[in-house]
Amino acid sequence: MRDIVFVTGNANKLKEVKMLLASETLNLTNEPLDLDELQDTNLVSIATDKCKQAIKILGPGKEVFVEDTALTFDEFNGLPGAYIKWFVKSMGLDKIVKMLDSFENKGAEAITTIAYADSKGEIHIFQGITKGKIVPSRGSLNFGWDSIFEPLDTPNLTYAELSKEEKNKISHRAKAFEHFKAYLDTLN
Ligand SMILES: O=c1[nH]c(=O)c2ncn([C@@H]3O[C@H](COP(=O)(O)OP(=O)(O)OP(=O)(O)O)[C@@H](O)[C@H]3O)c2[nH]1
Ligand SMILES: [Mg+2]
Repeated sequence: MRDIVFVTGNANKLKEVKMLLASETLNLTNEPLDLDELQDTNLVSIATDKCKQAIKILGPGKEVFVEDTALTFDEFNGLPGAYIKWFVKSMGLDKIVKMLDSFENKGAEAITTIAYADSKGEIHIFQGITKGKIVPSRGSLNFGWDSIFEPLDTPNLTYAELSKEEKNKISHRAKAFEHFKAYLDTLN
């Protein structure tokens, strides 16, 4: 049995990760620390830095991972990226959709970057990307920007209109966790 700590203060994220990583050989626990996030468009740097902070707080020798999720607009060259959290909090979804009004290309990418520290403190990175487009909000408003992101894999349905199981088949997070799981399997 592998003990592994997921550091996040985001309850929705935790719920998805618990489903994605469910395994009889993993004992997943959560530490709801609110870690600082680097001001950067480099998603690997942000996740790596978050993971290092987590190890510092939790102490060495533990297997720890964090994830950072970004939403990038094709027309904005990597932005809002990791700053999407503050855009959602400050402006709200409708104004975020309006930011793309003058552009024909509504393309966007949802990207999850996982930084996992093994018991020696070595950091490993796993990433998942789902392409889609930004649309006027549809579906439940439970989770961040789910209702304005329509993945290319499910035309006419936003993330928020999919069941958790359906989202977990195609999501940025699911893809990142597939890579992470495959890596953990090689260790067993
Ligand atoms: O609609 C969504 N569908 C998703 O699948 C999703 N994943 C993350 N988010 C939101 O995007 C921002 C990322 O910031 P983020 O990765 O730093 O998260 P966070 O600060 O909430 O938690 P954490 O840093 O403690 O893990 C935060 O506003 C999250 O709520 C999502 N919204
Ligand atoms: Mg965060």
